[in-house]
Amino acid sequence: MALAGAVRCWRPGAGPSSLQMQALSLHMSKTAMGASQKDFESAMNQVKLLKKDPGNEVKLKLYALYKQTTEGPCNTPRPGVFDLINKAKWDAWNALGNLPKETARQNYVDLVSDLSSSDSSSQVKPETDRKQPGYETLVVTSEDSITKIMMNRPAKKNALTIQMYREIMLALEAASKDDSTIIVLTGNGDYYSSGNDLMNFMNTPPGEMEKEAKNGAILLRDFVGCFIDFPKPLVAVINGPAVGISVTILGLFDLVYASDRATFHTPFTHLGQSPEGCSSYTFPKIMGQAKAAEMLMFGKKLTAREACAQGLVTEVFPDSTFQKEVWTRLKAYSKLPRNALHISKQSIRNLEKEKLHAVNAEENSVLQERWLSDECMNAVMSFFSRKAKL
Ligand SMILES: CCCCC/C=C/CC(=O)SCCNC(=O)CCNC(=O)[C@H](O)C(C)(C)COP(=O)(O)OP(=O)(O)OC[C@H]1O[C@@H](n2cnc3c(N)ncnc32)[C@H](O)[C@@H]1OP(=O)(O)O
Repeated sequence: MALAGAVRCWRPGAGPSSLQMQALSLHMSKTAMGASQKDFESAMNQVKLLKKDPGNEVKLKLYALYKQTTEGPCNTPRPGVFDLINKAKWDAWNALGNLPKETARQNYVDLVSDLSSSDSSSQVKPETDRKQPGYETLVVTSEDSITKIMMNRPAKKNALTIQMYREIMLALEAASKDDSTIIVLTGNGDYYSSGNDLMNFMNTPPGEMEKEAKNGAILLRDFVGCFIDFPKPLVAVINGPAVGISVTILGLFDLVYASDRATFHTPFTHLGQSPEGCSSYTFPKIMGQAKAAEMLMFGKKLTAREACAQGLVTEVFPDSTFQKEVWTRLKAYSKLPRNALHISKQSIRNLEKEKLHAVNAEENSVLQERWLSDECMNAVMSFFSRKAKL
């Protein structure tokens, strides 16, 4: 039945305000009256083919216009207060007043035509077409209310260069203001990320080590600060092994989904360094003192299942179905009421924010010293000379 098509997927929800209905009437009075009965029937069929749910407000408009076209002005009794759905429908129809049937028919046809064109333009485009411009080291895309930030240096295992830290901060800043509900960080290729690019320590001219260490600590403070302050749900989609800072900041995410191929490695002592990303605080809280020490002090590498058992990872998926399962889950979550989700995130985080910033500052001041140590220099040199791989 046409009506069923017009209001398919109908659920109770906010009906249109009287202002919106007035605007609709105004639009309708401006519309030329040329649609035939055949155009109307074809529009009714088109509604059934829409791929994207147009939302309750539009469905109410369609319903009202359909009723006005087929039955004329509303003259049935108003449904009772508890019959929410029928009351909203009645209100929408009644708001059309004495609008002539021909005008209602024309407006129905115009509305369906607008919906059909936006429906076809909203169909899934290849990722390259949806890529946001302005990033060299990331691929940033937005779809289904999810902004995905993908580290894109697969040949170097997504090791984080200075430019990448900066671009991730920019992408997070933009995502905090866009209309997305959920933000995802993931990696391109076989690794999630091999952590800090050890070349970041190699390009310093002699005599400028202290200055560079200070600049590095400031950059790191700001980078980790962005994760502490990020206002929306943040999800890590760990597609493969993760090392160093890409692991430590996971304690600041809301969900961590991992492929069963992923591993989690924080070899700070081996590198003459110390924990960052607030992990000196979040890891003992998440997994207990003993397990945190094993990772952060002794560099124990965890499998995805071990990390899940210790609370660092939310859920592990088989690698063969990882992307499909995770994205299905995230698309469902992205339909949750956006404001409620963001408020919950902020309530949880606000309790800890001050503490996390203090931990971040302390960790960075220790690291700034560590980067100048012989232990750290030797470990970095040794990585590049391939004398000792971790
Ligand atoms: C602003 C400063 C902030 C600082 C914040 C501090 C953070 C702390 C950390 O993150 S500590 C962790 C640092 N990361 C590492 O120590 C990992 C080093 N890499 C490895 O151990 C290995 O590369 C591997 C185990 C990740 C992968 O080994 P595999 O044998 O599979 O692959 P390759 O070693 O051949 O790697 C392919 C190319 O990628 C380069 N590369 C990988 N990771 C890094 C890295 N972290 N830094 C620099 N370069 C990296 C590697 O050199 C190869 O390059 P090539 O093809 O040119 O040889």
